[in-house]
Amino acid sequence: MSGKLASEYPSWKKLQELYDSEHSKIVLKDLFAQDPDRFAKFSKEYNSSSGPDVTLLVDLSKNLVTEPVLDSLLSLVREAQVEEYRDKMFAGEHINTSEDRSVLHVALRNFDDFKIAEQGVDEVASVLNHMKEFSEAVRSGEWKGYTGKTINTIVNIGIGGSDLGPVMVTEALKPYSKRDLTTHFVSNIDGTHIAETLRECDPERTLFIIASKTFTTQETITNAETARAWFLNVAKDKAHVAKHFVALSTNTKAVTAFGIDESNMFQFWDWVGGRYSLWSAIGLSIALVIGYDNFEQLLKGAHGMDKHFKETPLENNLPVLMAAVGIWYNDFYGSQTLALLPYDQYLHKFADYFQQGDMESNGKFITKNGQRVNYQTGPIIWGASGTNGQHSFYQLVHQGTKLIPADFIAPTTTHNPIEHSKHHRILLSNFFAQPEALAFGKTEEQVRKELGPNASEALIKSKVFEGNRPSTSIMFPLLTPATLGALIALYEHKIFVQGVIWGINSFDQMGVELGKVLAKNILAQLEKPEDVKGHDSSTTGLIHYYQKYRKE
Ligand SMILES: O=P(O)(O)OC[C@H]1O[C@H](O)[C@H](O)[C@@H](O)[C@@H]1O
Repeated sequence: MSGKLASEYPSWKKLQELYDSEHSKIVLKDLFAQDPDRFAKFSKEYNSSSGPDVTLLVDLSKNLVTEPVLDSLLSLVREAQVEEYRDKMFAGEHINTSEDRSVLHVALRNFDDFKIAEQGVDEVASVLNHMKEFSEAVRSGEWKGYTGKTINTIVNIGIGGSDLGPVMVTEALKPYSKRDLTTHFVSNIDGTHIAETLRECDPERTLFIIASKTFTTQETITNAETARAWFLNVAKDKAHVAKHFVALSTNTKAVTAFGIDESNMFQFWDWVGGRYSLWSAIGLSIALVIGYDNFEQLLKGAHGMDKHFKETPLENNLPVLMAAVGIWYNDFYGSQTLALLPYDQYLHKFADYFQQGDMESNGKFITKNGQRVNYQTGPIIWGASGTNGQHSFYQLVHQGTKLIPADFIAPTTTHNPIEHSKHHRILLSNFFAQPEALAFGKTEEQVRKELGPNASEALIKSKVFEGNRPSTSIMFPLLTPATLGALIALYEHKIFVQGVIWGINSFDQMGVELGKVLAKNILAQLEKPEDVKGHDSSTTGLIHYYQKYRKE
């Protein structure tokens, strides 16, 4: 990030020229026909160089890129000084400039490898130790509720980064979970969420984890107060709260004011961004569900990817390559979205998780220098797992009018090999077929031949697949904790690279503030119609409607 707009880099201009002159010639069918080595050239295998063995195959060959395009994209990465900024991040420099903070989720999974000088980094190991002791005590039954019974249910109360990571990971790693420990995640302020959850809980056997970096988030504090009141309604004595409520936060003062003992608080630091916090104390619910050792594997898998990102030349650097390809579509092809399509039921929350990870990081129109960008920044992230999407939105991906780059993700081996992996073979045959269909389509001649001479022209046309729709395929042997860690870190660093190229601050989230402020103001006006002041006629009309028809 050189202080420039991305569009001012020479290679941006070169890319625009390449797009203008070449894009109509970038046809996957032809590129594959011309070059039998295309897969070998454009796919990369990642093998972890430290920690647990992780291997990932990232196949970029079905993307609309040629070697000259990729070269220019990598020049852009160099001109934007991505490597310098990456090193600044790892060194603990305050690259989150608007909040004057370092960005050190990599320090949470470092295990003494990189030397990082920042306050709090030397406390990471002791918090992990606290998480280990606590999770083992709960899992073994040593930790007892106020009536001496063991814990059989945990309820994580948090939202955004204090919810989505733990939800996604505990779902993804279900095969490693303690099946007799029921887990709930309550996030929404809608009272239905906490009410429905509490209906399934026994106050004598439930542990509430109040997860909030700031410990001021309205949803989380309100839900936590409701949970505490529900608990005390039965337990009566406030002293019992200590056995059933723990907090994950950076804000000791607010945690103790809430009534949670400091010894039941798991600390983290302001250099951990909410959407990058599952590796921190925010991961306590993960450690409880899959066990601390598996949680540590998750961290180590991510650390392996950190090393890859930090040490691998750009040409082979997976987060860099994925980021570069994404820039090509987003900024030159004008595509608006990126679909994340894991062919693994356990990853069914993956797209939800990276909706925050990517969109809250890179959904910004102002550069770090305060200039408005004159290009597109972060893509809209969406997706669904397995073949479900095929029966829903793939029609548009195949034959719609929009270009939708997609990442297909799948394990070679399933955790559930029913009937000698019959299901998994069917699943994977779809995983292989969809990118093939997207890339190569079906021509009019093929359709004509298939339908015979009596078919109408309209029917023939409707069955044509233009093809040339790009995708990346990512495969790995099995969704283990370490593999998942590496996969998440891969996307985190992709987001980082794109943010640096666009010149934006990927680590603040100013865009979520305005709505919060307005809601607070409106909350104070909801009682009486005459209090509703200072709004446009639409907002006023809506509030008046509410006031007319509400029951309580
Ligand atoms: O962890 P908390 O401080 O409660 O914050 C929870 C979430 O709320 C905010 O609105 C931010 O946009 C998110 O980045 C954050 O993850």
